[in-house]
Amino acid sequence: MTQDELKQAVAQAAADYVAQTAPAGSIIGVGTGSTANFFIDALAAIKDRYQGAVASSEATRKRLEGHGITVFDLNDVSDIPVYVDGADEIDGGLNMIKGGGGALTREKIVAAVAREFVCICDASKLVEVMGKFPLPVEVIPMARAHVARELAKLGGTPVLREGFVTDNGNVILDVKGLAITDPKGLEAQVNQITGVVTNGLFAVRPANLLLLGTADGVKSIR
Ligand SMILES: O=C(CO)[C@H](O)[C@H](O)COP(=O)(O)O
Repeated sequence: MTQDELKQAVAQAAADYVAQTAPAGSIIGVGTGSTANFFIDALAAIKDRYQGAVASSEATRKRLEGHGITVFDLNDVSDIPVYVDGADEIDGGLNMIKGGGGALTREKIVAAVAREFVCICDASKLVEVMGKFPLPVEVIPMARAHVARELAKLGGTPVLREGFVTDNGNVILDVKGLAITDPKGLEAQVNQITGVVTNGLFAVRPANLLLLGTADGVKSIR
């Protein structure tokens, strides 16, 4: 199976899971990225059961609307039974690095509201210790140099994502070389740096369920 076929398989499994568990008329949280895009396409087939969706990025909002799915402002929504999104890395405790697509802050906000986070990945994303994938950190532009110095003190090598501006008008520093042995501690530590909006570690709020696309089929890991 190709990587895209694995992504498509987990996206369909997630749509089946949503159909089984999310109450009719509810609002679904939707992530960002190529795997989430396959999920949006699968969600379109069952869209009439739901009121609509909350999007974690402008790209996701456009794709949902392209399928005729109503997109709600998160401020008008108090209950999201399930949020479905991909990840750049995920460990056995279902902690994740996200933000390869630069949507980490909105993803974290929608995930915070959702009752359940379902992560959909191909098998290449499951790792023992996270950190091979550089940790994305969203930063207020005027704080870029200060935050970069502080991240270097933590042992990382921050690299500005050139030519990229987030949906919130900020920049991203991708931090290489961090040994992420304490994901929850590092998530809190990086978020303490003045000028950081948030970082791509999802350990304070890890996934509840991983649907992992493997050559032997989709595996469910809780
Ligand atoms: O966090 C993300 C976007 O900000 C994505 O979920 C992550 O980058 C995985 O993307 P893909 O499914 O394309 O591999």
